[in-house]
Amino acid sequence: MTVLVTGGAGYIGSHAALALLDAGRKVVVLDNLSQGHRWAVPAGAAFVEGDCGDYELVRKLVADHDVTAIMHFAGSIIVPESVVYPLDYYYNNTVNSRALAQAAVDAGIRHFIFSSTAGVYGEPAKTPILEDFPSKPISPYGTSKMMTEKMLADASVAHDMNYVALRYFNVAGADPKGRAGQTSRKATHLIKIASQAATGVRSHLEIYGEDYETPDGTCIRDYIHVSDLANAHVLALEYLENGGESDVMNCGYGRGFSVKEVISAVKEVSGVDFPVKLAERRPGDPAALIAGADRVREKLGWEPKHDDLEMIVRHALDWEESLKTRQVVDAA
Ligand SMILES: NC(=O)c1ccc[n+]([C@@H]2O[C@H](COP(=O)([O-])OP(=O)(O)OC[C@H]3O[C@@H](n4cnc5c(N)ncnc54)[C@H](O)[C@@H]3O)[C@@H](O)[C@H]2O)c1
Ligand SMILES: O=c1ccn([C@@H]2O[C@H](COP(=O)(O)OP(=O)(O)O[C@H]3O[C@H](CO)[C@H](O)[C@H](O)[C@H]3O)[C@@H](O)[C@H]2O)c(=O)[nH]1
Repeated sequence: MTVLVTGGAGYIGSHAALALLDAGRKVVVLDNLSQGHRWAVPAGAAFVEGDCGDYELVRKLVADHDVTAIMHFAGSIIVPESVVYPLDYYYNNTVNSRALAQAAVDAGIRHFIFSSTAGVYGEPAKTPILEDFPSKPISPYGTSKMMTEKMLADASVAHDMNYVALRYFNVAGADPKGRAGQTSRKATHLIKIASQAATGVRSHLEIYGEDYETPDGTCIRDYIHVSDLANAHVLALEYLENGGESDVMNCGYGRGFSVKEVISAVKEVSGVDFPVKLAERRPGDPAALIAGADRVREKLGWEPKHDDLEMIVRHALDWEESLKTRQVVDAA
């Protein structure tokens, strides 16, 4: 009765592995370490270095570790990079997920939880965004995730495997106990970058456009604490094990903050007035993305504990400081 966590050496997967271990589950992490770090895998989890698209490897580790469910975090995650290298993204996110799903079905795995994204909605006509809004991604990244969602939907009808695709909004923060955090070698996320600016890892931060149709002109996003998100995965697993029907669920808090509000919070919490420059809009950034987040609460009984921007920022800053002692250099 072990949970296979692909991508468990990365940011969100390492938090999910911790949440599973905290809930008394056995965990085996499969990660090719293309982005993740071996040290980020929680001590209580088994680790296999390899590719989630390696069918034979997955079959072997499922048998060796008595795996009964899969949480699939492994993937490539940078939206602008996916525009430049679309085929790489379709390979890593879609082709490898197909191989993993095939191995899961062939091995008789009954439950599958997939890391999807608000990026599947593209530029929605309105917010909050509900799960039944059309999937119209505007980047290869979003399309690569949407295709995997569709594969899982079809496979779950044909085979004895139920699934939940969790569509994350903007994931941020770090484990409150300091056991895990974001250590991307190619950080692009706002709170991570602002935390790096506040701790001196970066010289400054750029705001990508302040001429959006929002109250202060900067983009609004629904920032969700990574530990609340990890907990949603544990609840999704229980839901599937109890016979819950396959579904997609938004993961956010249902409220948003602008880029300027986030920067103010990071300056306030850190006490550092780091330099901020105005830059051009980043292509493909919708003005506002806020989750309609009732379904995950109603169906999973999810009750977030960290719905507080200052707390999210505090945990992100604490993690950034701790990385200095680990001597992990990952600034651009
Ligand atoms: N971070 C976000 O804000 C966000 C938002 C929406 C969705 N997601 C999704 O959540 C998942 C995890 O994202 P993250 O932020 O933790 O990213 P991350 O880069 O920190 O973690 C991804 C992990 O997957 C591993 N990996 C990549 N390709 C692999 C492969 N083929 N086989 C085995 N391991 C592989 C990497 O080494 C890394 O450890 C991704 O699928 C991402 O698309 C993330
Ligand atoms: O240095 C920076 C970094 C970001 N931003 C702005 O901050 C906002 C948030 O940007 P992030 O890069 O932190 O996050 P995104 O909203 O672009 O994307 C994230 O959230 C999406 C859903 O909302 C998807 O899940 C996607 O996978 C995930 O990367 C955007 O307006 C962006 O332009 C800046 O102004 N400066």
